[in-house]
Amino acid sequence: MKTSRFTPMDRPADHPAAPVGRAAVLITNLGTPDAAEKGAVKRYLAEFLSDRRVVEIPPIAWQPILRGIILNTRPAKSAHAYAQVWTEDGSPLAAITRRQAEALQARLGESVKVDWAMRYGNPAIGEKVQALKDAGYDRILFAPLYPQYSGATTATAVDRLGDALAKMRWQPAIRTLPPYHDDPAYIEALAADVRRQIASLGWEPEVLLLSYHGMPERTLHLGDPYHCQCRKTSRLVADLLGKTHPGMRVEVSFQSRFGRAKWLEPATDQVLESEAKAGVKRLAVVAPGFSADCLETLEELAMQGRDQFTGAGGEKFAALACLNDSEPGMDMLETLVRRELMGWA
Ligand SMILES: C=CC1=C(C)c2cc3[nH]c(cc4nc(cc5[nH]c(cc1n2)c(C)c5CCC(=O)O)C(CCC(=O)O)=C4C)c(C)c3C=C
Ligand SMILES: [Fe+2]
Ligand SMILES: [Fe+2]
Repeated sequence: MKTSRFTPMDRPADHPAAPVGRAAVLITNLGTPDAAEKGAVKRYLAEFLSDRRVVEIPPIAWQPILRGIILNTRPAKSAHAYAQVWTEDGSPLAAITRRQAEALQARLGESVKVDWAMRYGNPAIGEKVQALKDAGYDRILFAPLYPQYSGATTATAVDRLGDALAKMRWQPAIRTLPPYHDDPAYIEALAADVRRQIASLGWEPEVLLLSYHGMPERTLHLGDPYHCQCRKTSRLVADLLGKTHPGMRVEVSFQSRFGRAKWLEPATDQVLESEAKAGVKRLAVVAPGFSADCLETLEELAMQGRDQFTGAGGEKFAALACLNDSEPGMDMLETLVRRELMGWA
């Protein structure tokens, strides 16, 4: 274990059981239902879509729509989609996040504890932060695994951490992992993993589509950096891939539109269709903004995306895997995390 700055002698006499100082890493992702069935999906969506960072409509106007319409219609449809990607280990997002935590723990060794949590659903951020504190970890590196910052991703995860800290008299010290959309470790991991996956396809894509989760366009005008960070990631990845795949055109799109407002464009489904209609026969799609495969990549991109592309005349389609717990993905995560932990060395 890492040697502590605190020794038993430093403990106040009235805190005989006060813990010894140690560092932990808590990786987090969005969250997912506990089961691929209507009730569990409804509970998850109620929490997720009540977050004012996600739906920026005043609750007095939004909650009647959410409770009266969306939570009565969407859970059944979404549960059906989840059932198509569910695994023996449960939801892919949770299973992969757990594997990332285990792989990171193996790489960092005993000196640092690694755990994982979710912003919505289980395991909850508050529970994990409290458990780490109770176990004596007094420095926590909080790492939301979103390469691109947005209010609806990184900020709301940090808000949740703040809620947990607000309940503590004696708080752990905190660092948060900054967004890493242009970090060479991330860009190089993406390029390496895309090259490896393309090499195993047996065919060369004419177009590589980089599909990011969408956001209401209004958030861009309000100053959310998400859109610009997605664009920058894309430019940097395209520059690297251009060196080895000069004939492959790289395009960008935004998926998973929700609600009636205008979302970031172009929309992934429309690009898949228009590329096929314009005569592109071979296309691969990858989702650089997702650190782990999930409903949005496995069902929406890999299944619906294939139908959209081939239905419009495309012939060969591949949805590439996210970085997940692959070697390039874990090399990147280890680099990002070690850099932050250095501040506590
Ligand atoms: C990676 C970044 C994400 C952003 C940005 C984001 C914004 C965002 N999402 C919704 C609504 C839904 N998203 C849903 C699933 C979902 N979203 C992300 C990530 C981002 N969302 C992930 C990783 C997932 C998959 C979760 C899983 O369990 O696998 C869903 C639920 C599924 C469904 O019913 O379609 C909704 C709803 C909004 C409104 C939003 C913008 C602010
Ligand atoms: Fe989402
Ligand atoms: Fe932008």
